[in-house]
Amino acid sequence: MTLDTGTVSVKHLSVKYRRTVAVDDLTLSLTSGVTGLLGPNGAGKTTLLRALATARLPETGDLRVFGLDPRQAGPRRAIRRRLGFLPQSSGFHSNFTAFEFVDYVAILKEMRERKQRHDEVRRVLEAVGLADERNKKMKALSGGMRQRAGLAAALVGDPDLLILDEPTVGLDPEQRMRFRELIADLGVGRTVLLSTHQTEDVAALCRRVLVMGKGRINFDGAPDGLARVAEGKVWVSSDRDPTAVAGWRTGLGEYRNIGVPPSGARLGEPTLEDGYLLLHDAVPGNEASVS
Ligand SMILES: Nc1ncnc2c1ncn2[C@@H]1O[C@H](COP(=O)(O)OP(=O)(O)OP(=O)(O)O)[C@@H](O)[C@H]1O
Repeated sequence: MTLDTGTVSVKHLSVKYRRTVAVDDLTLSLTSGVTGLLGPNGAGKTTLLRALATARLPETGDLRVFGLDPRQAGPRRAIRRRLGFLPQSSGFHSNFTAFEFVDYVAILKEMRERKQRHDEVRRVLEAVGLADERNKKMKALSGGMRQRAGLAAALVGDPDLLILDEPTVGLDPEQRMRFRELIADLGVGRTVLLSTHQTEDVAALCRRVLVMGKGRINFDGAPDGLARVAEGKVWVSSDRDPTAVAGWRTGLGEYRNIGVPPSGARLGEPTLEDGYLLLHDAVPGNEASVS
């Protein structure tokens, strides 16, 4: 089934931890393809992802996944069968082998028939390139391999919706590249929501990017639209410019500044990261950037 319209629909969703409002009156819909979710620490990304993954039920507002309401037990089970979730830190039994770990998740997904389940476990381990490591204990795997085992677990049952919370954190560039390839393939015909601090991952993978801050969505659009937020606000100088919101010396020995450029400044090409940084640094005159 192709899910091009509204795999996830969120209306006025709020999630609180005592007095902390982690998700604040958020409205959003997700369709197929890879959507990136950026935001500073504490913005509410993990809380939103956990709500979408039905790990935390919404208290205020409405959430529909595949048109179903996760607050009801029957529909919640139906959602979970078609959902893959890679949490920020997947709790796993370190004495489990990679195979046992993924098999355990398959059991939780109610795949009861053993032979069929084991075939599925082998399929997903192969998909993430862990077939040869399947009998190694989780504690003996490298961080990158463990992340891949987590992704394999999320892929059990070929879910229509994949929710990935910082899947590339701690990976070396080569591993990140492999993860990117995998996620790009997974985004074809599926809805993938990818939370990350890596703006390069978003630029490489996503056709849509959401930027979250203080429980709200501050930007929702194409990655190049986020880069355009910094249009005319990046400049190059030979010395550090004290008026810049941020500025750093590049490998070429020049300073790259972002903020409000002085008149006559030599403007530079903005990147998605520049747009993201400006969105959060409340540069005067930057209000137009908020969608
Ligand atoms: N279990 C919890 N109990 C109380 N407060 C929490 C809990 N989990 C998160 N919070 C608070 O909710 C807010 C949002 O946190 P959340 O983990 O969703 O942000 P995040 O964007 O995922 O951050 P990070 O990028 O650091 O992972 C923060 O203020 C955080 O302190």
